[in-house]
Amino acid sequence: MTTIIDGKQLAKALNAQTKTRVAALAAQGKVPGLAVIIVGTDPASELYVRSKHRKAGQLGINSIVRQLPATISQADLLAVVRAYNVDPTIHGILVQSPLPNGLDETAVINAIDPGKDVDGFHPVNVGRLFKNLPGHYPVSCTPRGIMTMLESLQTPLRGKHAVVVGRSNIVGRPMAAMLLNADMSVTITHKYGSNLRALTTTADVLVVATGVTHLIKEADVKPGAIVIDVGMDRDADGKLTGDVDFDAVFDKVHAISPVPGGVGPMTIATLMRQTVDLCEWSDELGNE
Ligand SMILES: NC(=O)C1=CN([C@@H]2O[C@H](COP(=O)(O)OP(=O)(O)OC[C@H]3O[C@@H](n4cnc5c(N)ncnc54)[C@H](OP(=O)(O)O)[C@@H]3O)[C@@H](O)[C@H]2O)C=CC1
Ligand SMILES: Nc1nc(=O)c2c([nH]1)NC[C@@H]1CN(c3ccc(C(=O)N[C@@H](CCC(=O)O)C(=O)O)cc3)C=[N+]21
Repeated sequence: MTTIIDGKQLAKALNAQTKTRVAALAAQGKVPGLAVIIVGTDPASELYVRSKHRKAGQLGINSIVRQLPATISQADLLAVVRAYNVDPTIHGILVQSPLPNGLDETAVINAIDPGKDVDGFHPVNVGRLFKNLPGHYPVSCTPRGIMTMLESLQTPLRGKHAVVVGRSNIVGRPMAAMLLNADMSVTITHKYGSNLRALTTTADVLVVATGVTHLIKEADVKPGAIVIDVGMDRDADGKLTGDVDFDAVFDKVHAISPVPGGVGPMTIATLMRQTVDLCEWSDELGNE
């Protein structure tokens, strides 16, 4: 029997824990604060930002959405980030990606205080993750949420082989680091990787984050594999689907995450969790 990894259900459970932690902080007079900066009016980005804002409100997190015009200068955008860096009511700062053309996303991320980097995109936090340093620091929410999904299966990961398809800074690279830190052997592949199937069919855990609709078919998976689909794609009818042909691989695998209802809700729940983490850590991280 194949297990469907129900991201919606797992997100609900995680959000309930986060809500309890927010209540405990409230008893100490602390309210976690999240600043979401969105530049321009990309409809998909607006949708994601709205759902983050709604979820934060439900959990008692103080979320501020700062929508800025696509014509904003780099200097003015950096000034907005720096103002949140020194705002004691804000514990997490997120700059929705992608930024409109002409703005330097790397410079904006570098300007975020690493102690408020709720997305875990700052090079200091990326470096900590890749070095597997102990201690408190934020990491990318999508792969962190995926680790929670994998843990829910209670299948030992140590010594198994993971294949990550995609090497973006948001998903593929930090995912590979987290799987490596979980003592897996990890292969990362991408657009230039030849013979994708030869790699993916050796994966005990297969994470696919490419944005290519149904890139992974039945012949691309190892029998009994755990498959995580990060893709947020549109099929020919405009319906939301993933990078994995869910119906085709379903019977062959041990467990698989659906789209929608898989990684997406866990990304948002993990963002909420990490905002509360940063609030709890703010004394030690020097943000108060
Ligand atoms: N559910 C969620 O929470 C999230 C979902 N997403 C979704 O996940 C998908 C990936 O996102 P993201 O990582 O940001 O995307 P990017 O476009 O930044 O990266 C895509 C990666 O896939 C690789 N790739 C593209 N085509 C192929 C191919 N044919 N074979 C193998 N590798 C390929 C690219 O290779 P190369 O580097 O060589 O170009 C690149 O590394 C998208 O659908 C996005 O919408 C993203 C973030 C969060
Ligand atoms: N700085 C930054 N941080 C991000 O975390 C970030 C980003 N930029 N840019 C874009 C990607 C994408 N992303 C998603 C979050 C939730 C869903 C989600 O909730 N998806 C629902 C469905 C939503 C729908 O129906 O359209 C689901 O999969 O069930 C999807 C994608 C975060 N991202």
